[in-house]
Order: sequence, then structure tokens, then C-alpha cells
Amino acid sequence: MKKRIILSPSLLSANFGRLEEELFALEEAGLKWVHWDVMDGIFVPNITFGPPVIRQLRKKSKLFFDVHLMIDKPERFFEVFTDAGADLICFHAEASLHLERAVQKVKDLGVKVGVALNPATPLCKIKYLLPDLDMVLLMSVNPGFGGQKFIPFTKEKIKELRQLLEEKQLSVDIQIDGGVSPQNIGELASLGANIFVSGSAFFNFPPYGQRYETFLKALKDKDS
Ligand SMILES: O=C(CO)[C@H](O)[C@H](O)COP(=O)(O)O
Repeated sequence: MKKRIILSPSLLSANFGRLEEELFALEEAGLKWVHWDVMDGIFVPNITFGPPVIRQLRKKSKLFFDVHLMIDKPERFFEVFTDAGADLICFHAEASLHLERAVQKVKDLGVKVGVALNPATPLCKIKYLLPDLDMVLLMSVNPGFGGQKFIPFTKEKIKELRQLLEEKQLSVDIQIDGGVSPQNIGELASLGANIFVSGSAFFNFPPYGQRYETFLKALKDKDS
């Protein structure tokens, strides 16, 4: 099954003082998605932004808002993030006690739903939920900070998850997040990932149009 390929730049590495301009620059560069890393200082040892920031910027941008909730008991906030303008809500399996109920809650709000797994969390945690999901986010670093090194064993998880999805004939996106760059994106795509989050390896190399081309070229080169 041929999967769509998407690059979703992580705003964690953008300039927080110029988010409106950053979103505009991404659109100008041809990007379609943007990744919002929402952190609460409890589930992860860092704090970023919340619904009011997303709500304001929703008015300024047509990008697909890919919202990654790194927060404890995320179900408390699904409604407010949807209302603020999230197109997709992805939350952590480790942070939610009643995972199936939480997935249904997002679906009932009418947006796409994803479940994220930390590097050490096994795939069996979400195996039975796969038919209900739009996306699985595999963390390839421990969440909380940008610019960390890719954890190699997570490649095995991509491969196993793609195999499982093929066996079950399910069209679920696999997003990989953490340490993704033009150096490894081709290999990650070959293993079965199709949505790529990149923070430092994207935002630290302006102009964004050229950087996007570099990522796309790396993906193309793996096919030749
Ligand atoms: O979820 C995240 C951190 O928790 C970030 O999206 C991720 O780390 C991206 O940053 P980089 O590409 O610099 O590794």
C-alpha cells in the first residue's frame, strides 16, 4: 500500500517570539503540516504553549495543525484544543489511563486522532486500538526537548508496526518524531514511517523552502 509522505516541522525549534511569521514562512515554503509540541512540565520536564496560542495562530494559518499533547491526563483538554483549532490530536498512551475511551472522545470531537508511544513503550499497548486510529506517533527520542539524538532501536518499532498494519490491512499513518534529518529520513521511510516530524534539523537551516527541498530530495534518493 503506497502511503502519503508528509514533513511536519516541529515548532519547538522555531522562534517563539515570531510564531506568526514562522507559520507564514512554512506555508510560503510549501509545507502543508505543522507540529505543535504541547508540554505541561509534568508528563515531560519542559513547558511550551497551550490553547490560547494555538487559537490566535489558527486565525493566521491554513496549515494542518498536528497537535502533539505531551501532557498528563490529556482527555481533560481534548475539547479545548479542538476548539482552539487542532486538526489532529495526538496524545500519549503512557499519560492516559483509559486509552480506548480517550480515543473515542477525540473521534467524537470530529478531528483526526493519534496515539503516541515513548521509545521504550511496546507496540502491544495500542495493538487492539489500531482500527480506530488515524496515526501512531513513535517517539524516537524521550519527549521533552528538541535536538536530541535519534534512538536506534526505534527503527525496529517502525518496521514491526508497518508489518502489523499491513497484516491487518489498515491505513494508519506512522509518524516518527525525534532526531529526524535529511541523513536518516530515507531509511525511516523505507522502514515504513510516512509522516516525519523534524525540529532542529529543519528550523536551524533556513531558508525553509530550500531545507524542505533537501528533505524531499533525501526521500527521493532512497528510491533511486
Ligand atoms: O516531540 C518533541 C520533543 O519532545 C519534538 O517534536 C522533537 O524532539 C523534534 O525535535 P528534533 O527534531 O530537534 O529532535
